[in-house]
Amino acid sequence: MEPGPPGGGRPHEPGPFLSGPRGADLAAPASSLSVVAAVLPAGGCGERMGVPTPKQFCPILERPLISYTLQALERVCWIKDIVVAVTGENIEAMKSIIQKYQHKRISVVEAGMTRHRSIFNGLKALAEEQPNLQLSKPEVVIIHDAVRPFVEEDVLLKVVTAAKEHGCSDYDLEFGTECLQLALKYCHTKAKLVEGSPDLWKVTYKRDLYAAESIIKERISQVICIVMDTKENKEHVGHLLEEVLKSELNHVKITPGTLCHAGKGLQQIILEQCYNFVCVNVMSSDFQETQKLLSLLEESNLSILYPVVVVSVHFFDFKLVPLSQKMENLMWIREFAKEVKKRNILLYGLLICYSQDEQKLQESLRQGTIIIAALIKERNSGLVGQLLVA
Ligand SMILES: Nc1ccn([C@@H]2O[C@H](COP(=O)(O)OP(=O)(O)OP(=O)(O)O)[C@@H](O)[C@H]2O)c(=O)n1
Ligand SMILES: O=P(O)(O)OC[C@@H](O)[C@@H](O)[C@@H](O)CO
Repeated sequence: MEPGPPGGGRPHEPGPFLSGPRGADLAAPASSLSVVAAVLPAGGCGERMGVPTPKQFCPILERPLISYTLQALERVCWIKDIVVAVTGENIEAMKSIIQKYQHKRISVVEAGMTRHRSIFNGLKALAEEQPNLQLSKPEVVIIHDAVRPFVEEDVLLKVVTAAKEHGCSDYDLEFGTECLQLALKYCHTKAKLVEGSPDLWKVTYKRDLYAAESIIKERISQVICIVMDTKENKEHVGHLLEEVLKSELNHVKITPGTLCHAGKGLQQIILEQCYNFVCVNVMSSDFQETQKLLSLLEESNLSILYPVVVVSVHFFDFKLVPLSQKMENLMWIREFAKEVKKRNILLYGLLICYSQDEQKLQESLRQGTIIIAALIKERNSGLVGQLLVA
């Protein structure tokens, strides 16, 4: 059994997973709890999924599924220790995942031949003195499948509170899950079935991986930050774009940001875990503004957990500048894109025709918005570095 590495500069709170009630609301009941730990059985082979890699290690947006589940649990500050049970052959891989994604408060133990044996090994680690570890003896242990990545803090809190408060319910033990049956048969312990949410569903078959990916993509696409250079007289096109984005993208929150001091600081927006940036280069003919943004993003470590989309928008007037000339200047995007892709930043270019004709301009903006929405929703790494024309 090994402790996870201390971890460094990753953003602390993964914004998109904060959809359930938490923070102040949950802090009060949680603080009255004594020590709570979690055991994540992750020692299965995923037979029903039918792929060689055990499903908990299958990538979603290039990150292993188990990392999402760890993220969901570690952001709950009142869970003191998280013990993951993996097969002996996967212990090193598990440690690399913990290190790469900077997970905290995680310990790894060896799994058993069955799910229950894996859970038992995790519980044993929490119950016994471990020479290399400082695991606190918990009063309540949450058992959570490593392949259920979307668990919310409120459900966890309900489970823990019920575990402390309720007596044994015959109904729950009769009609509950196999874990409750075991609790009845062997432990004569208190047990209570707590209603979960539909999101708690388990990744079992291959199609579930696609569903999980879609849910994650949807969650991280909700907030878009528009970064603009605003000093020149053409600035209104940036604002027009913002207006069209707002009207075309339902349920999406637009956060305007600038790289200068005005408005909400971009660093603050990055801290708040926005994973989508539209960088409008109005006054600069090349990528100055986009480059500044990319540097900030690279420094921030924002992209450790999710691919960050940056759409570099350039306005031009077909009548004044031939498209070929404009394209030539902008071909550099390919180089930038290749470089930042290594840091999990997906950079795309978008040319919007800046027409004096208001109707044509509106049409280009609408087309541009559709492209931006598709790039953000899909996060297609095959299209990075491409210049799209609206
Ligand atoms: N010996 C085992 C078997 C399963 N599990 C874990 O228990 C959870 C729920 O089990 P299940 O969905 O059945 O996973 P698998 O056993 O991997 O899947 P399958 O039944 O399709 O082989 C998973 O996180 C799985 O890794 C475990 O820790 N140890
Ligand atoms: O029924 P399945 O084999 O898909 O699920 C296995 C476990 O995840 C499940 O039984 C526990 O969560 C309940 O105790």
